Amino acid sequence: MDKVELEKRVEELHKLLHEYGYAYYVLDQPMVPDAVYDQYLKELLAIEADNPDLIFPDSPTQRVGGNILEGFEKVTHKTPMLSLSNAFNEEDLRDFDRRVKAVVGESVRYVCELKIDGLAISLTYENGTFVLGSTRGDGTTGENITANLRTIRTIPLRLKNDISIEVRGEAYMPKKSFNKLNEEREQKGEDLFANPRNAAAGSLRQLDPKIAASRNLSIFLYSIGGDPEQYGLDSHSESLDYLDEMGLTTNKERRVCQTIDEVVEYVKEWHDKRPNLSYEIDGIVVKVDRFIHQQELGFTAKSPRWATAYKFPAEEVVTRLIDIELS
Ligand SMILES: NC(=O)c1cnc(OC2CCCC2)nc1N
Repeated sequence: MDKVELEKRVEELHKLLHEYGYAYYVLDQPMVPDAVYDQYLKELLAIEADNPDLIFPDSPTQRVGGNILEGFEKVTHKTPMLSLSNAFNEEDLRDFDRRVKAVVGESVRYVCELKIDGLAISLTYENGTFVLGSTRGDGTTGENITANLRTIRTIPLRLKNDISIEVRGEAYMPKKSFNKLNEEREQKGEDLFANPRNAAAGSLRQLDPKIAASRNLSIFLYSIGGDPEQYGLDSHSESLDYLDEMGLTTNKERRVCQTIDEVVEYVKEWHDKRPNLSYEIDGIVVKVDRFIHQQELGFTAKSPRWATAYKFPAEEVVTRLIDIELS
């Protein structure tokens, strides 16, 4: 093939492999057998080996970088990554609802989301390509962990549309991966991770992307950084649907609630269903849905007045002690 035909073939292979990767990792619905995916990947690797000028950052072959980093650069977030106020019981939720209604009136609508117990991160895409990933850090300055985030298969290297956007979410380690990792570490006499959140944070702080790639991390995205209205979105629930359309992964258990009673219902439901989830959550995030209402409510020094986090008590851990008592 001549150069032009090669470029066309590379573009075709990118498109195919991104589509198959999305179906496999994000939708959990493989479109082709693994052997077919591997064959296309091998073809792309061969073309890239003979034509290094055809290796692009969003190529599916560039997920796991080669070199080990010296350290992490600092990244200043364009808009601060805020923390959440807490609610500990139903009364706190109803107080939150009263405070919100005092400002925006009775027509307020909420979005409830599972509060993923992981590491808050930010992803920046320019013209559809993933260019920068960072930790929340202190909310203003985080660490550049792009190389490690690229290894997370549910983070697309290229969006469905060539938009420039910054999105925020939670990187996490599924419970199964956490248990398997600790079993392996116990075999090797290494220290164990206390919980999946620490394991995810420890994995993303590795300087060698190959280690992060081996930890089976995933991600749920839950907000757009900067001004979401620039994408013609009027509410938080719309923005989450928009992220889905762009090929980004959001958590599908979210629910729009018309009243605080429905919010309380959702909290009770997920308090009971929490042990069946394949990942850890430490509560429920309740957000005012319409952006005009969020703007009217504004922020305190460190967190939005239009959101709160209902915290679940720490999940009961069945310890060996109980086993001994029962035996
Ligand atoms: N851990 C979570 O799952 C989570 C955390 N934070 C937020 O929203 C914050 C972000 C900006 C103001 C509200 N949503 C979430 N789902």
